[in-house]
Amino acid sequence: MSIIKTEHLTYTYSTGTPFEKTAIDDVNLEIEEGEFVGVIGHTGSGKSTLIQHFNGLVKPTSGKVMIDNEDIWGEGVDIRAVRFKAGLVFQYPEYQLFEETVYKDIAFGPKNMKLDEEEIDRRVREAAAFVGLKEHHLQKSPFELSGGQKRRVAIAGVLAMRPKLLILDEPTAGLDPKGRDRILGQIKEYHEQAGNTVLLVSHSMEDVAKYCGKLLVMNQAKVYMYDTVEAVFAHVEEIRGMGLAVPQISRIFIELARAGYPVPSNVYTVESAKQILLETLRKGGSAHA
Ligand SMILES: Nc1ncnc2c1ncn2[C@@H]1O[C@H](COP(=O)(O)OP(=O)(O)OP(=O)(O)O)[C@@H](O)[C@H]1O
Repeated sequence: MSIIKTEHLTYTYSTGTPFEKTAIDDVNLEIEEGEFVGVIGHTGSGKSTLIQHFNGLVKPTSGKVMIDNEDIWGEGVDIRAVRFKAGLVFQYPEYQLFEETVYKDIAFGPKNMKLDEEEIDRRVREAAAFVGLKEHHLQKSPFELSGGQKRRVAIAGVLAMRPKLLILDEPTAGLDPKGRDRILGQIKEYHEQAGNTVLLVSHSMEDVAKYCGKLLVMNQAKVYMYDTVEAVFAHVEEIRGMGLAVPQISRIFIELARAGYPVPSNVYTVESAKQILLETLRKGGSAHA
């Protein structure tokens, strides 16, 4: 069953000048429930504009957006209910944090869902613990926290609504590799635990290769490709032509496989490359023994 479907989706920013910018151009897309999708593309290709359509933050200039088989701009649809179902974590957590305490910030969504106090409290504590925030963080001002912690609060605020569709716009920008892995690991866990759909906009090909099952490639306001990581990376030259780089480790294995060496072409991380090389060497060793 599809969780996201678009039909001829087009969005044009009117810039207040005679020049208009078509950021999304006639996009027809279908994403199945339960996928973990990486959204990639060069700067300005339309990634943020596209995903902002999926929780109704942006209204199409023309075309349709269906979430969970419902035309979200159809007559009688409550767009707030769509936003509870499709939670969006903004690129800059500051845009999402405005309450005086971390607790209140995380509680904001569940409160709007009109849940009772007990349920709100349960969800706040659960979401905070899930992203690794400690009890003592809850009464702090979100603005006293570090960049990584602010991101955790922003993510917890969305998770507390338990969205079927979790959309994250570069949630790890500016974090060190350890911080990035921690946050992405938690997102992966949310996806696996609940079987929810996750859309992750990222500039890091390493991250999307490591965490996502499918990739949606945006290029000049259009969806250029939507397929498995392996199928997308097989177009290594085209990808490079779009200013995106297939991770080096994957390129080495793709080229070796193409040259006829008995290695898999779907190797995305240094750890798995290491495992494969060790296994190959071990086998080679025993063959000579
Ligand atoms: N508020 C706006 N007004 C006018 N044009 C805009 C606005 N926001 C984005 N654009 C333009 O729309 C196009 C798509 O922008 P968008 O931010 O969706 O791309 P992106 O792929 O997310 O880029 P990035 O990787 O830099 O975040 C770009 O050309 C951008 O300049």
